[in-house]
This record gives sequence, structure tokens and C-alpha cells, in this order.
Amino acid sequence: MKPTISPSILNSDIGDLRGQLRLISGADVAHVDVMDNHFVPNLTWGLPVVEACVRADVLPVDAHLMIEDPDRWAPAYAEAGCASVTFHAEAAAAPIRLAREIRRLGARAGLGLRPATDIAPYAGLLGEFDMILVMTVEPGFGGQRFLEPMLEKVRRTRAAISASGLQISVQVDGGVSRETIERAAEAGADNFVAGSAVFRAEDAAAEVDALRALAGRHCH
Ligand SMILES: O=C(CO)[C@@H](O)[C@H](O)COP(=O)(O)O
Ligand SMILES: [Co+2]
Repeated sequence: MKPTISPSILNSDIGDLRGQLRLISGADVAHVDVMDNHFVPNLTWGLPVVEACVRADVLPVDAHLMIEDPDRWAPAYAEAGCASVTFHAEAAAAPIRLAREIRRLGARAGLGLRPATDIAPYAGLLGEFDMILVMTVEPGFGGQRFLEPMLEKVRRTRAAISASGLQISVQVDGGVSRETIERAAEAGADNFVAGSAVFRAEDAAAEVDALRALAGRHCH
């Protein structure tokens, strides 16, 4: 699979949302983190800001919902025009029904896994999803250190997908940088969320290109 780079706008200057999205227009997708201060101990924004990202029409929008009760809230993000909507396995009451609803509304469905959540119980559900998100930090904040033990989970996730014969993306999110992206790609990830690595770089566009090139050495 060709590597795709999804900068997270979590730590960008969102007072200038459109400008920040233009800065990363050479990326593949804009990753937008929705946090509700319940599922994670942090609060960001909700549907209006995500709609503004979609309306800016710079990049497809990947909504990462770190919220309780995604069964209730996630469909609205698909209706808003997000290219993909990821909800967390730990929070969903009816993940299959929710994934089908997201797809019916025209978005790709993603299943997010906290570091402590294994892929094995969800292996039978892979066909319901377009993307599996392996969190490589504890969700809630940008700028954290990449959790190396998650590489093993990325490997097992990719192996389960290969065994199923399906074409499903493996996304890694958290601490992805020039230092870590190659190991994540080698383990089987093909979609890379990078927040601080991109927005703290002097040249965000060049950083996106550099990350893509490094991942491309390992993605097939
Ligand atoms: O979902 C999250 C955090 O919970 C991420 O999308 C972060 O925003 C990524 O930021 P960096 O770790 O790349 O700084
Ligand atoms: Co995220």
C-alpha cells in the first residue's frame, strides 16, 4: 500500500484554520481530533470546527473521535462530508451497526484501539472497516513519545488483515516523526498521523514530504 500522511491539526494555529490546512495541502488527509473530556482528559472541538475543515476544501478530512457514545455522534461527522470517521472500540456500544451507518453515509469507517486494547477480539469485524487505528500514544494529547511496544500490535493487525484478504489501512497516531515512522511502516502501517512533527517543523510542507519518503522505503 502507498503511504499516506495525515497531519493532525491538534497543535496547529487553529485561529487560522484555512491557512493551516493550506500549509499542509501537500499531505493526503487532514486529521482532526475530537475530544470530549470524558473518553480522554482533554477537550477540543466538535462538529462545527470539523465542518469548517470540510468546507475549507483543501484536503479530505479524517475525523478521529475520542468521545463517549460515538453511536450517537459519529454519523453526523460522516454526514458533514468527512472522508473517514474513526471511533474507538472501547467507547462504541454497537460497532458493527455504527460502522455500517458511517459507510452508508458515504465515509470510510475506522476503528480506533487504545494502547491497552488488543486487535484479537475485533479480528472478526475487519470486513466492516476501511481503517484500523493503532494508537501509539495514550489518546488525549499531542507531543507525546511514541510507544515502541505498539509496533507489535501494528504487526499483528497487519497480519490479521492480510489473513482476511481485505484491503484495509493501518493508521498509527501519536509520536510519529522522522525517528519513528520507518519502524511503523516496516511493521505494517500505511497511514501516518503526525501532529507536532509537522506543525513544529520550520517547513511543514517539506516535513510532510520527508515523512512520506521515509515511510515509502518500507510500504509495499
Ligand atoms: O489523537 C491524537 C492524540 O490523542 C493525535 O492525533 C495527536 O494529535 C498526534 O499528535 P503528535 O503525537 O503527532 O504530536
Ligand atoms: Co488523532
